[in-house]
Amino acid sequence: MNRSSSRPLIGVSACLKENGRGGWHHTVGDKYVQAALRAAGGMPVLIPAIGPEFDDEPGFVAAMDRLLDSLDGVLLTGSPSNVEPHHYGKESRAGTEHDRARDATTLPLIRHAIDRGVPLFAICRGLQEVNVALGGSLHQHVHEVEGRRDHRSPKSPDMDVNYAPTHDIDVTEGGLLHKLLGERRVKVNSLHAQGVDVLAPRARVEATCCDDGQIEALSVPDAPGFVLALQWHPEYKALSNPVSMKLFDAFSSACRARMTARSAPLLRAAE
Ligand SMILES: N[C@@H](CCC(=O)NCCCC(=O)O)C(=O)O
Repeated sequence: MNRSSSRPLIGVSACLKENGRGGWHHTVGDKYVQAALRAAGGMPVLIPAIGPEFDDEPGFVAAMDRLLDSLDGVLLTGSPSNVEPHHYGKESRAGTEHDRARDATTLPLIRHAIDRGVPLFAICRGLQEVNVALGGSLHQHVHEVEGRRDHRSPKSPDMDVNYAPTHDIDVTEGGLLHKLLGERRVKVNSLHAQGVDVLAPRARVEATCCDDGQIEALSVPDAPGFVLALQWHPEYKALSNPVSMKLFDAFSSACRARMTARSAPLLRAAE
């Protein structure tokens, strides 16, 4: 993969988390930053969870569009928190972890990024956000759904255990993921309690879990730019995982193409 000296700017979605002492932090797992930096060859730019700060919708939309016009790609991260179910007409159980600020940021960001052709690579919670943002819904407890396996990870202190390949996926023949991977069967890790229930109308299934048919990847065929959403975690030790690197290389190429297109007018003006 050619990694020219210039790095595309890749927005990385942050969560808003309470720090246990009454303070709040905008947080991103380092493995996502490292993946944007090393696997995608970009320059990560954290996108804070600021949606609720913008009372007026037009103000937020204008600010968000300025942000998207300055980015070459967006990486939607995973999180232990869950999309608030009122976004898809449901209610959640008491004690379910949510992140209202992240939802208020990523759900409109996804719609605008897709419509503006900004390359979008979504991971775990990120896939769930794409499906909800485009009108789909989620199972909130996949392991309680008839015929579904438990997709949650062991709660080991060893990250290699929690992110170990867990189940095979059946890659949709002829789809984007099949084109990128060149294979129909891959084993992936699994760290999620929630998952796609009703698929968003614009989305296409790119892979399902071989054990139970749970959707594991989706794309948006009518999007003008690259859009790929995965339920598993390709960012975990991505550099040593050939499957992950095929996906990050594709995302990187899409970001690099946008970077070139964005800089072309400036280069012409400088001639
Ligand atoms: N909370 C949702 C999404 C799960 C998810 O993103 N897991 C990853 C958490 C840790 C990490 O960022 O790797 C669900 O449970 O389905």
